[in-house]
Amino acid sequence: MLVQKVNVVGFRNISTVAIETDKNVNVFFGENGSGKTSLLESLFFLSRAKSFRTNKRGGLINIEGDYLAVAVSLEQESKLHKLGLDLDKTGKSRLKLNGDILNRLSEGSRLFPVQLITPESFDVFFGSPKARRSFLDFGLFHVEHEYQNLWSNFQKAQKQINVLLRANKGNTKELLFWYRGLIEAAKKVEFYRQRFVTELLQVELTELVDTLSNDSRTSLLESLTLNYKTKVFDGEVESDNDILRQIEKDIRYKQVGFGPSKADLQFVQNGTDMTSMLSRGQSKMLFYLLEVAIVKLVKRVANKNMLLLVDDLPSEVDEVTRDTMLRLLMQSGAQIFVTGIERKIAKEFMKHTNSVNVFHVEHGTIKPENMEQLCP
Ligand SMILES: Nc1ncnc2c1ncn2[C@@H]1O[C@H](COP(=O)(O)OP(=O)(O)OP(=O)(O)O)[C@@H](O)[C@H]1O
Repeated sequence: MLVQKVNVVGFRNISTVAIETDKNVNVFFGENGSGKTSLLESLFFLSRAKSFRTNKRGGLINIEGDYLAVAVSLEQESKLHKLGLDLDKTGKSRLKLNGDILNRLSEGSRLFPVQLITPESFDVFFGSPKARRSFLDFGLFHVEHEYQNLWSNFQKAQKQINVLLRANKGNTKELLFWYRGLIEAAKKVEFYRQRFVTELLQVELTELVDTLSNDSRTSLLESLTLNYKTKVFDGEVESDNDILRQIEKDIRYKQVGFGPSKADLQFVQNGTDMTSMLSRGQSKMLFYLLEVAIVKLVKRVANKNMLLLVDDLPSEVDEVTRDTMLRLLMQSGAQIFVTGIERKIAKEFMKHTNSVNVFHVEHGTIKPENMEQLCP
């Protein structure tokens, strides 16, 4: 089990919520604007210290209140914890674990890994590579202890250089020094990402695809290969000339032109990038497969439980595809919080498990439903 209790105060239209949750599936249903997404957003905020809907954190605080607070009682690595995060109108935020204040807001994520699926998630295949890189980095952050440090070393070096390039400052000797550090840092990040894709994610994904029934809807996903494509530094690190050539190029474009920030995750079948061939339904299925693969491998490699937030199960997919998606969610082993307009989605999950809690969301309040209400 991951989350046992959830308490939310003053988050968007939610004034006060205190609920006990099921270890498997928790269904939150209610009409448009009732507060379903806000509940999921509050849990995402606790895990990542940011929202998935806005960069303006102040807008998360209830319009009539001065602060918000989100807390969960959760089990992770066989221990019980109480994790909470608050935010006040001045922008001050505190993350607390078992009563102690933690220095870094990102520490919540390590103990409370949360992944999110929304109707917009599927754009990850069609939008900029940044979202695909973040997807990889989320997995790496949880399975490779040293990755976060390597990644922030790389980012620091790149930021420093980009400032110099943009301002057209920095003499050659200074830039050479920074570039040497950057190339080393980039190599390490690339090594971890490459290994994560080929040795972990690919294996998990292939296993999942093999469990799908052989049918025309999923044939495009058969023999799917993940390809981590990156722009490596093209030369010898030992050679000043090679680095200087790169610097000259980067000065023209005013930014570092190689390394992990230029990388992408590609989906290849028979040597061809298949993303442009995916139908909407197929892209939804592929996204579910990737999410479930990440959940499974974080459990297998790091022995961590994850919470999957599913905002609106995909509509506009046929019955078989929707059922396959539900099956995949159950197969993930994650705890699931799912929203929908009607209570009938609870029944869809009950075909796969008896372990379902149902909550009615109305004007920012959340009340558990009992069996009689669910099956009159
Ligand atoms: N800071 C805030 N203070 C008070 N209410 C807010 C705040 N921010 C948003 N709201 C309101 O909260 C309500 C809940 O929105 P939310 O997106 O959670 O609804 P939902 O149940 O997911 O709806 P839908 O089914 O349409 O996606 C909306 O009516 C919105 O206008």
